[in-house]
Amino acid sequence: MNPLVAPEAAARGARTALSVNLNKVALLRNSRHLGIPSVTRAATCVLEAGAQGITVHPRPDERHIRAHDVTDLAELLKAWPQVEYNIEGNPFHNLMDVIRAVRPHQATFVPDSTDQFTSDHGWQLGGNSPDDAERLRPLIDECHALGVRVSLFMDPDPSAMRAAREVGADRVELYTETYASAWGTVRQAEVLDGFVRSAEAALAVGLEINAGHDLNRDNLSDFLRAVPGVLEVSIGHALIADALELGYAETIRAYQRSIQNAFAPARS
Ligand SMILES: CC(=O)[C@@H](O)[C@H](O)COP(=O)(O)O
Ligand SMILES: NCC(=O)COP(=O)(O)O
Repeated sequence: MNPLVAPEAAARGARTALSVNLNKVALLRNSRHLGIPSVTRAATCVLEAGAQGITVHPRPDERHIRAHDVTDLAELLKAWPQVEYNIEGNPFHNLMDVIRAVRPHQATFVPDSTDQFTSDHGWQLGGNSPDDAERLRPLIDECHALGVRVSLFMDPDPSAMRAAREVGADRVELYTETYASAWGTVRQAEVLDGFVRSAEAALAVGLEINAGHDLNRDNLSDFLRAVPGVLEVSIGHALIADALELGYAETIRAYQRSIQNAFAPARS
């Protein structure tokens, strides 16, 4: 039973929580100095609509989420005790200071470089970079001491799951870009099978499972139907793009009303 999934939804078979990544709302906001669209208002809207979590990935260059967004959201979420706050980033760069200050429910460690365009790979804990495991271990311990669950962003490689568990992670977030780009092609079944086997390997060593990156409303159902045990998906780019498109008609009606109001007879 996933505690983030409401009993009514669970009764209908839902097992996976939706955490909305608000990076792209901040990206648009940052292109002017007007404070719109508001990240906290976006959070309120998605939570009122039924999302079970909020995700942000504050990058060191603050191209989208800024330090004040992280604390503003933490303040807002005090009024939503059942909602999970997930903060993603590289613990060797800026993430740990954020985690110490905010103590979210979940920290997702992502091995991005400081100027990364977007996340494009998971942790390599053995092989070429054994020291990442040694450097991660005390930071994971520190998160646990702060009461913060740790999820490691991982490629869908079944053989890597044991190392993620041994370094102390509670969860893995399976990096789904390869699935998203294979979805609807002849490669879909083969790529999806790698995720199924990775999830099985993760469950077998006692890890819980999240998933994210380039998931969308077309590719999501096939993924969740096939991959066992996914407790949470974090979705940003496609979801915010959909929110824009699904909102155009209502918005145009509102603007047309404003134009009509300008030419309406004045009230006496
Ligand atoms: C780990 C991951 O996949 C997301 O956090 C994603 O990278 C969001 O970051 P951007 O919104 O900067 O692309
Ligand atoms: N962890 C993945 C995430 O938060 C959102 O990724 P995307 O949907 O913006 O690709």
